[in-house]
Amino acid sequence: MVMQPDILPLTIHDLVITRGDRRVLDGLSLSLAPGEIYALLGGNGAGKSTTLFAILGFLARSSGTLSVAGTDPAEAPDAVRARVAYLPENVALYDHLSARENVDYFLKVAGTPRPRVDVEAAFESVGLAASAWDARAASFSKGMRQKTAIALALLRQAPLLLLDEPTSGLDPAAAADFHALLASLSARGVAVLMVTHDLLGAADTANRIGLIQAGRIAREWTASDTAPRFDLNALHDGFAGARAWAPA
Ligand SMILES: Nc1ncnc2c1ncn2[C@@H]1O[C@H](COP(=O)(O)OP(=O)(O)OP(=O)(O)O)[C@@H](O)[C@H]1O
Repeated sequence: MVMQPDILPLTIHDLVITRGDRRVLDGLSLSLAPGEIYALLGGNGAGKSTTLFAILGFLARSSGTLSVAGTDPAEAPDAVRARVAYLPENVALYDHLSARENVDYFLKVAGTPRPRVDVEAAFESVGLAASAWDARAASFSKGMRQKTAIALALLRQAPLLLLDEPTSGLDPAAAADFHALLASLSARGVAVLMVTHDLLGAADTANRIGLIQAGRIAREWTASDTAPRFDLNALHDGFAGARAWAPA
C-alpha cells in the first residue's frame, strides 16, 4: 500500500451537518491514522450513518473541515469516492456475475483493471474460498459478499474502509472471521471506520471506540496494549447512558 506518511486517511474537525431543522452532526471531530480501526457506536439516530455519508461527500456541511487522504470530498467527491471503500450493511454485487467477474467489472469501471493473478491473490488474502471465485454471487452469504468487496478494496488500494454494521446477521464464526480480516487489513495500513452496535465485537477488534451522542464524539476509549484491551464494564455503562439519552 503506497501512502504518504504525513497525510492521514481521515481527518474531521468540528463538522456540522444540518438535516431538516436539526444539527444532526454538531461539532464532530475524528481522525484516523493508517492501520487504525475505529468503532463508532451510538443510539439509533445518533448520526453514525450521517458521518459515513459526509465522508463520502453525499451531504453538504454547514461548517467544519473534512479530508480523506488529504482531499476534501466537498471539492472533489469523485476523487474521494475512488479512494474510499464503503461497505453498506448488505453489500450489493451483481448476482448474475461471479466474484471474479464482479471485481473485474468494478475495477474496469474505475479505470484500474488488474491481472487475474492479482485478483486471485486478493481473494486468497481475504479468505474467500477458491470454490466461490467463479460461482455466481446470487448464492453468496453476507460474509462472502463482504470478502468480495474487501478484496476489491485491496485491489483498489483504498487507504480508508468504511463499514456500516458489518457483523449484523453474521453467525459467531463468520463474525470472528470478519474481525480477523479487519486485523489483517490494519496490518497492511488500511484505516477502518466501523459503525456498529456490536460492543463486544468492537472491543475485540478496534484500537479506539467512540460514542457518538448529540452529534459529536461524547466519549472515547483507547485499547490497552495488555489484556483486557477495553474495560467492558466502562463501555457498557457508557452505552447504557447513551441509550437513556437517545432521542425517541
Ligand atoms: N434525509 C433526512 N432528512 C432529514 N433528517 C434525516 C435524514 N436522514 C436522517 N435524518 C436524521 O438524522 C439523524 C441521524 O440519522 P443517522 O441515520 O445518521 O443515525 P444513525 O446513528 O446511523 O442511526 P441508526 O443506528 O438508527 O442507523 C436522525 O435523527 C435521522 O432522523
